[in-house]
Amino acid sequence: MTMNIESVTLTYERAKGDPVTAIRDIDLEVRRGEFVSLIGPSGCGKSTLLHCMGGMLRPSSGRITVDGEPITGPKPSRAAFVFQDYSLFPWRSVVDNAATGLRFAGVRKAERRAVAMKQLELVGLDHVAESYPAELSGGMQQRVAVARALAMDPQIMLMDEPFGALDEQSRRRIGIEMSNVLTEAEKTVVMVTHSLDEAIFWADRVLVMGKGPGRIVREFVVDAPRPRRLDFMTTASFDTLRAELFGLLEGAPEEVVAP
Ligand SMILES: Nc1ncnc2c1ncn2[C@@H]1O[C@H](COP(=O)(O)OP(=O)(O)OP(=O)(O)O)[C@@H](O)[C@H]1O
Repeated sequence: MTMNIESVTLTYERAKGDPVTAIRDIDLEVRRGEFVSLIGPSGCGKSTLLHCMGGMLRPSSGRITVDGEPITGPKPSRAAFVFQDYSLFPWRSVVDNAATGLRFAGVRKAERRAVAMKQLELVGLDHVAESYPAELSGGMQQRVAVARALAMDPQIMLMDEPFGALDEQSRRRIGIEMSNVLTEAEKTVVMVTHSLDEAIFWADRVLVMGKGPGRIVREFVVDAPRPRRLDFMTTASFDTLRAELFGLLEGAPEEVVAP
């Protein structure tokens, strides 16, 4: 699977006020099994780009293809989302929540439960399969959302600040666990995050977007095999990259000229 984003521009037309061009002329290729993180200042168009990749928004110009086939709308077997708010159904058990996508896809009950259970095992939550979301911590709920996305076996997973609602320690711990699960499952992932540590730790490539309107201004390769261990965060190469990203974001990325 290769996703190609070619000269994609998206302009929001507004009922009141001028149109807003959120992203302009984005070119990007995402290859099978790759983990790409997307960072940039608030409002630079990260979520917009992710929604275009998922087929939920249609580019105003340019095109997005998967293995040469244009994306014309959302398709669960192609792209699954994990958002910051867990978006679980409170009245459904954990296993039923994990099976939600399969249910909408028309998979029969016994089969979808079996698939969902397998994914819950992967994220370490099979022991709470019959519990309800309210009985779980925020971190556990977000792991259910990851299991639900994995259950669809999508070609690409699109994650928007998936652990942004968690406290720092849980976010790091669960983030590391989940990045390892996704690596073992050989998933192709694009993740938007505001955490530089997360952006580097998870990814093969970190893309930095700048504003005015949103473009990709820099790309960094994280040259370390995955899955990674926590102590990767204490290495000199991690530090150097982090400092560079920090400088770029705390400067004015909109003024950075694309190479
Ligand atoms: N539905 C919409 N209608 C009009 N403008 C929109 C809409 N959604 C987003 N925008 C505008 O498009 C730009 C990009 O928004 P987007 O949410 O993609 O940025 P972001 O980088 O994900 O931001 P954040 O990091 O704060 O979540 C912003 O200027 C925003 O105000």
